[in-house]
Amino acid sequence: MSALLETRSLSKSFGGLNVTNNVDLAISSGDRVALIGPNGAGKTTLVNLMSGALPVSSGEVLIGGDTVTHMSQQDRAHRGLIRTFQITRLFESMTVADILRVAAVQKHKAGLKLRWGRARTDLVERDVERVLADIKMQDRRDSPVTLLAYGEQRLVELGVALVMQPRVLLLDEPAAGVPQSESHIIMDAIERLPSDLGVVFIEHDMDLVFRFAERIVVLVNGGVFATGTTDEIAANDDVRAIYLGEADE
Ligand SMILES: Nc1ncnc2c1ncn2[C@@H]1O[C@H](COP(=O)(O)OP(=O)(O)OP(=O)(O)O)[C@@H](O)[C@H]1O
Repeated sequence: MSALLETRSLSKSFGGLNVTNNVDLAISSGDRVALIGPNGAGKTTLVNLMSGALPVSSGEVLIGGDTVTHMSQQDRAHRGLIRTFQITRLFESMTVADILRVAAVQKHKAGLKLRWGRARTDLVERDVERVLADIKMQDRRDSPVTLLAYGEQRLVELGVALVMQPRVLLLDEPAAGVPQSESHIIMDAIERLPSDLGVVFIEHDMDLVFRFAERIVVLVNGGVFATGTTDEIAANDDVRAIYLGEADE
């Protein structure tokens, strides 16, 4: 069976700087993969190349075995590859339910044109309710996002991604900036994600990596330096020297 998401010899350079070097990755249904590496290793760039936010210099990106290397982010999203985005200022005065509603209207754009009245509303509201339950924010549905704790705001971002019913979810530091006292809000929600979803997340916090990941990919200088289970990576002296050693400084 084809991997849900695959990269083949993926490379990216900015001018003379090689930021992604021949990266081969395969993400399958149910995978929980942490992308780690020192600052500037190319983690965000790799996620941007996979999601289509950046054009590749060479190599391929495939979703479900189909090449999507030159497809837009939107087209990749329709194929089930979703990454989270920070909620922009534009949305700040909106309520949690409104934000999810906007995402659901986007998702059903084509379908909504064919429906009227109640059927149209139902389609959107079903998604809103499903996601409010997924992120356990039913009691916050009418809260303006600005009034939420930062951890909850990041949870709404996850909710927006879940509206799309992704098959692969790319999370760039889902708990970044979230006070430690609130980080469980995010991690609990991530642990409740559908078991068949493939999840790739960039994370600097090793406690979160080892709690949540089943597989770790270590990037150094844009290339895959090591890949393995959490136990294998924890026991890898080269990784410790290059990455974990540095993180301990
Ligand atoms: N648009 C760009 N133009 C030029 N160089 C860039 C651009 N985006 C990223 N880089 C460079 O590419 C390298 C990798 O950056 P990237 O943000 O992907 O790393 P990262 O592993 O996500 O880092 P961090 O952990 O600090 O977020 C860095 O040296 C960065 O300066």
